Amino acid sequence: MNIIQAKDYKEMGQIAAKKIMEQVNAKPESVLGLATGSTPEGLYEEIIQAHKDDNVSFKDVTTFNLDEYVGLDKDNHQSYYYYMHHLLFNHIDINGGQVNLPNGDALDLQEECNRYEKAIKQADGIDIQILGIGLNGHIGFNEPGTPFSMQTHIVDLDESTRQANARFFDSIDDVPLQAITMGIDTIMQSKQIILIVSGLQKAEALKQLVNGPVTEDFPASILQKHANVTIIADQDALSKLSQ
Ligand SMILES: O=P(O)(O)OC[C@H]1O[C@](O)(CO)[C@@H](O)[C@@H]1O
Repeated sequence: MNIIQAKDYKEMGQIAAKKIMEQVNAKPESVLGLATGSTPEGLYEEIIQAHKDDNVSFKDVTTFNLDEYVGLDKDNHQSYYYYMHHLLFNHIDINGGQVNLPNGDALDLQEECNRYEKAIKQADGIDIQILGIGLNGHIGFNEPGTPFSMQTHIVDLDESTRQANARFFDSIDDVPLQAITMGIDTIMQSKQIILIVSGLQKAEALKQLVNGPVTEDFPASILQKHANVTIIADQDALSKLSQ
């Protein structure tokens, strides 16, 4: 794994954005895998800035998001659909028809998982997948214990994940119990993966990802087996890794 040290959260976003721009400039019809949560917010600000300042165009880009809560409709401000449009898509020239998120409000959720997995394959796979990491080692919403062989599926969220994400909701009771997520197998088929990590509270998880055993008990550890992973982390997040 290639590890790039950023001095802080802002620089982490800048370095990641530069890699996305290089990809889109080299291949305008790139397929990007995108993540939500607090970590990529700075990256999305940098992308919007580059779109405005450097005229980087996303009109031929296709995107697939990692996950979506079950039961939240698109207008719900806590849905990842809303997050992505609010923080990125509404500010760049991407074609709305080429933006993909799982529909957590679908009547048949299993059918929706199958449809989503198929859509990724039909797009010829993901060129660069952006990932964050949960404190318990989850990537997407693949919680500890998820078989590495899983493709897009419905997941029961860990209580610790619901608590960690409760900050975005009025109360913990409003945090959905389930989500749809790309599986580990889906993520591992991405041609390139960029994992962004920031802050002291993620230092232990990053250490386990890099130095720990590859185990389904810590889903992110599978990244050790991917041929093209770049970790962009700030000094705080890297503080528990040996040189
Ligand atoms: O960036 P955050 O908010 O710490 O979240 C970490 C991870 O958790 C998730 O938000 C899911 O809980 C992922 O999408 C994200 O990568």
